[in-house]
Amino acid sequence: MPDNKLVQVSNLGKSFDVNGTEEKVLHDISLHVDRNEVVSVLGESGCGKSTLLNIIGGFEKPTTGEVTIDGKTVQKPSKNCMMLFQNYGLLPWRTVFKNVELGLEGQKMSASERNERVFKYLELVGLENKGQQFPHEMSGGMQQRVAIARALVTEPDMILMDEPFAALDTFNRYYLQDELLKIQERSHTTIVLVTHDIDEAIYLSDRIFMMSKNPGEIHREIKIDLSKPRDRSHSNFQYYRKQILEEFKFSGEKSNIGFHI
Ligand SMILES: Nc1ncnc2c1ncn2[C@@H]1O[C@H](COP(=O)(O)OP(=O)(O)OP(=O)(O)O)[C@@H](O)[C@H]1O
Repeated sequence: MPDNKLVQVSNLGKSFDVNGTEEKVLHDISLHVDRNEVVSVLGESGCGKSTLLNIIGGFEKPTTGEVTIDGKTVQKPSKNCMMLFQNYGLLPWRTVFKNVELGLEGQKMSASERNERVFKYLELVGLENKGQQFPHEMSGGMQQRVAIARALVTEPDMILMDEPFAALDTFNRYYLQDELLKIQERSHTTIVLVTHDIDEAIYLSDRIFMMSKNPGEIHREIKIDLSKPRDRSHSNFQYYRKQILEEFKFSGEKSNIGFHI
């Protein structure tokens, strides 16, 4: 049987030196991600989600353990694994079209191929008529769609997303979540998403890794056995929501500490 595994995280640990004291942020994290999967890392603010994502993406080095993608140890960022940040810095002096095109820099393709590719992904995120605008002329949701188009334009195997929709209002967030699922279905891009939004994790993910804090550890993995697109109001959806809330031992007051529930 072919190995479907794309990412393997093995016994990963990360400590930072804070004013001469070693602070352990991640402890003994092991997980894998299959090709074509959407997985979420869910945990409260400060548990180490971004650090884990940065290590998978090659932006940070682990203190112990390792990450492999396609069997190769991750040493540095790669075009095949794009990172999408919450407030992805679009270049303000470049038009939307030129910002998306930036993802293709260094790739050998003709001007017409390049234009076609950029247009395809602008269309995919619903911005085909906005190519000549500048980022500051757009809403936050639209800017994030530009960033998504820029991440997708290289057609990478995997996208890492660090709370990509956190800054958006509910309408834009739901819209982009649906768009993301459609794009993923078409492109088969593997997605690793970091979020503190429980509904977002259930809506998008095939599996959820739940992280606890101090130090950050994966304390449970939940497989979401629901077909997509999912119905947020269905009792099956609520079943997973309840499980997760119980797992994080949420009481009424604790729910104010950094989770969207
Ligand atoms: N470069 C660094 N140097 C020192 N400490 C760091 C560094 N990067 C992260 N940390 C610390 O590691 C811990 C985890 O941070 P991280 O950003 O990974 O958490 P997070 O779960 O993504 O949080 P949030 O949801 O708020 O973004 C925090 O206590 C943070 O202060």
